[in-house]
Amino acid sequence: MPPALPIPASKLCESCLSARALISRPKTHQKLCKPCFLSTFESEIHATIVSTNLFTKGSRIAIGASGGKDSTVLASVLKTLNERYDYGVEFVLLSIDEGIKGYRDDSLETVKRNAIQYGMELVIVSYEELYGWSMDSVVESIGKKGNCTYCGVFRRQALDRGAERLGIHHVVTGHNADDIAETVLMNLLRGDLPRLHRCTSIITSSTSSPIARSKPLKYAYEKEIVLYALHKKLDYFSTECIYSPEAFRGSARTLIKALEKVRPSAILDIVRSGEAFSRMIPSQAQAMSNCARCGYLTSQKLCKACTLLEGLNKNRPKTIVEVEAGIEDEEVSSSLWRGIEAIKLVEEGIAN
Ligand SMILES: Nc1ncnc2c1ncn2[C@@H]1O[C@H](COP(=O)(O)OP(=O)(O)OP(=O)(O)O)[C@@H](O)[C@H]1O
Repeated sequence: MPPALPIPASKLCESCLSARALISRPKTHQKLCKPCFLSTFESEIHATIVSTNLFTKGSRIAIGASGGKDSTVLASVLKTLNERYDYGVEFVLLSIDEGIKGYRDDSLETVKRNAIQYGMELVIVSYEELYGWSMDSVVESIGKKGNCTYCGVFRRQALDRGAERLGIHHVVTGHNADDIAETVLMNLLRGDLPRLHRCTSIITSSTSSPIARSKPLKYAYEKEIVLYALHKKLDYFSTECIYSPEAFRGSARTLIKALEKVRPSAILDIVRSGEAFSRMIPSQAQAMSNCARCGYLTSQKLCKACTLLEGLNKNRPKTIVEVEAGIEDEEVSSSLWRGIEAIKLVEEGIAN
């Protein structure tokens, strides 16, 4: 066999300087070989975890697992880092079955396989069992408009209830830098400072929930998450939710994507700006009590889920306007549909 030709300097991985670069990092445009990309991606998430003291040795933590790319990458990376750096944490997969036929039932099959692949316990909690309503029946009753609000409120509480059932006080989710940049922009446009504060925090443990939430992928770009999933050949589900139009988030996303084209750091810049604004916002403590109907923590007589359920059960769905004025719960519902687009973009990039 003839000796391999030397790799031209311009094609070398900019990290190891020995292998051929295959990936241009969307975050920095740095050219990397596959092993250097994977280890850089993992190291950055490890740095986020360590610098924010996210995990305590000996704790059990639930991973909000939807079967989508973000939470699948999260589970895979956390397993790798837990073993590599001896975090001493036990991770459990917690899935919420919203009751959406042809979508969530299929993605839950992916999560069941992930549980075996990663050797993690899996617990599934359904809207049907908690609230007596599946999202299919909610949409049948109220139509598609505003359904994300119901789903977001129900999911937040379902994740808390699932974690409580497991005796767990910390849930991690796969929200990424793109999700957070969009939410920052939306909250700035709404002038909603408390939400701006919450969406930029890596961990939110508030009086409104007994369970802490955190986002270890907070600084990871969605395109890099897709690249990581593809190069690691992870088993994930990639179909968008059949009920999520999310027009406002879609517009924020289009704007951010346009900015990212001319300035790759734009996503991270928006997240950092949100953090800087957030530091200037005085924290507001709200008086909390237990929901008169279900006992969940709330600042009102009834919690949001029970208020929505009251409307549904009385066939008076418009009570949603009194509750949230059309604002979806961005902590839990970002952009399932967006993911598909990102996957296509990256796959096209790889094919080309
Ligand atoms: N049905 C669910 N069960 C458990 N966790 C969920 C569920 N849906 C969403 N989550 C959690 O919330 C995060 C953000 O959800 P979102 O709806 O924005 O989906 P996404 O950005 O497409 O993420 P993913 O790719 O993980 O589905 C997910 O990464 C996951 O951790």
